[in-house]
Amino acid sequence: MIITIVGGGSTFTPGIVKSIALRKNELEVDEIRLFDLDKKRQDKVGILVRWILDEDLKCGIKLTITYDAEEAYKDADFIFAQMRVGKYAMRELDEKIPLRHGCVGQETCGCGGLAYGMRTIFPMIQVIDDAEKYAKPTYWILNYSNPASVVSEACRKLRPDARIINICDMPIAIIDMVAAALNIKDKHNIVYDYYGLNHFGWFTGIEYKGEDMMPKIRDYIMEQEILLPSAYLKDKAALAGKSNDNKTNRHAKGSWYYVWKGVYEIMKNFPDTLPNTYLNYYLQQKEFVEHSDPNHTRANEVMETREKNLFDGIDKYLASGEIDETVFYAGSHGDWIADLAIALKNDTKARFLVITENKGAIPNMPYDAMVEVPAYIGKKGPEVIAQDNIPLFQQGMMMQQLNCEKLLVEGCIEGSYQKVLEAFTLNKTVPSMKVAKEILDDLMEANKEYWPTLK
Ligand SMILES: NC(=O)c1ccc[n+]([C@@H]2O[C@H](COP(=O)([O-])OP(=O)(O)OC[C@H]3O[C@@H](n4cnc5c(N)ncnc54)[C@H](O)[C@@H]3O)[C@@H](O)[C@H]2O)c1
Ligand SMILES: O=P(O)(O)OC[C@H]1O[C@H](O[C@H]2[C@H](O)[C@@H](O)[C@@H](O)O[C@@H]2CO)[C@H](O)[C@@H](O)[C@@H]1O
Ligand SMILES: [Mn+2]
Repeated sequence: MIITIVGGGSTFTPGIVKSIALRKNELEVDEIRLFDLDKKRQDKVGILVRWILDEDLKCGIKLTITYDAEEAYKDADFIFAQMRVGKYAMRELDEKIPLRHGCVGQETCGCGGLAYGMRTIFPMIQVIDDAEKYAKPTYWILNYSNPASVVSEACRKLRPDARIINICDMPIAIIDMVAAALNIKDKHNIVYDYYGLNHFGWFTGIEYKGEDMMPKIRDYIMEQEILLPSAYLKDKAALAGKSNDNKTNRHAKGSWYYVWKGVYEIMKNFPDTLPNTYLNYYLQQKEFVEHSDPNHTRANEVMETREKNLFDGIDKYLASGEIDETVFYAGSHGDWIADLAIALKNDTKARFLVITENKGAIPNMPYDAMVEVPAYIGKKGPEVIAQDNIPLFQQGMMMQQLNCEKLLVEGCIEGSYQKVLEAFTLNKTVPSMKVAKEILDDLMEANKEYWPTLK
């Protein structure tokens, strides 16, 4: 069993490797390969990964660090894709350029997400082509490279037979918060219903051991005026983005604070469902621009915390031989990816949310829409759970976003400036076609190394 991690230099790699290694018996994994284009970054992360496998867990899993596609993919069983094309430097521009024009500046939502999508489509197709060429014929690509909605639509269109499952951890992160808020320790007993597009969906039901938890979580959010467990709310100074220390949970400070606060704002108006946090950018676009700092965005926060802590920690290990495990994250993100791989390999039919072609699962959405819905996962892939028609409000929002993303993908493939401009204009975070064009032109200039030529 060989698992290849594409984007081996990612800040998430050490945590994911630890999750895989801790599940070694279920996954029967013999070798983990790291593949990246940035040698310096991956070599550094590789030092920590080697420590995890050889010294921390002493698990006997072989580690290969490579920059060669054939060596990376040869006979691989699983490919975990976590590329950030353009790295944090381009994320910063994705966030700051739209903000300069008064629009939402976000990694995966609005114009920034469209720009990131245009950078990622063809590198992702390359991953599929390399897997087809070198990996075992039964390979599975688990893709969580963002923006997963745009990437998954491009894969559906260009490589419809690829063995790829696109996934996102935001819904499980929200369920983690629900569990912590309601003091539920055994969160695996929570079953939820959900529909949407990626980073654009709604929980319609949350059950714990057969009990409907929606009323409880709604009451909790209305009382606390935020969806964060009360333990996170103790340090008032850290709230509202005032603190950037390493002790406060990252969700209670900086830009994440507004994200969890926004769930309360949305539910005050639309109390029937629990929204994905990313809906903030489409339902409170004005307010999210107002509290953003155009000179210091989430990309800066990440570079100053998660990325810095990781690479400082590795340098410290090299200098002193000491490891501080808090420098890498090994929480639910890695566990969830390992769980999904186990479900595919061992045919467990466990329930996960996946981004998949609709094919009638939501009757009043197009057949070929890439939707995010629950599915049972076995060795043949996802068996999607059919839903009922969705309400007009949600369907209207989803259709606008879906057509925006489809136009972007078509524009990118055809090199059509016109279609990409239509995509930017259609996005709910953009107030007018003039603003859409100004942002598109600035992003096109910033992305000239990455985007296909648009005519
Ligand atoms: N779907 C989800 O819910 C979810 C959750 C967490 C992270 N992510 C995504 O995972 C990715 C990694 O995030 P991060 O913050 O750790 O980023 P990061 O910048 O630390 O790591 C990304 C790595 O990808 C590498 N890379 C870029 N282009 C590549 C290519 N064409 N081939 C191989 N490697 C390439 C970079 O060199 C870098 O080392 C991002 O796309 C992020 O959005 C998704
Ligand atoms: O701003 P970042 O880089 O910290 O996070 C962006 C990602 O946010 C979501 O995933 C989170 C998740 O919500 C959190 O609880 C934990 O598991 O870490 C993840 C990564 O930060 C989102 O689903 C991803 O698509 C984003 O990339
Ligand atoms: Mn996500």
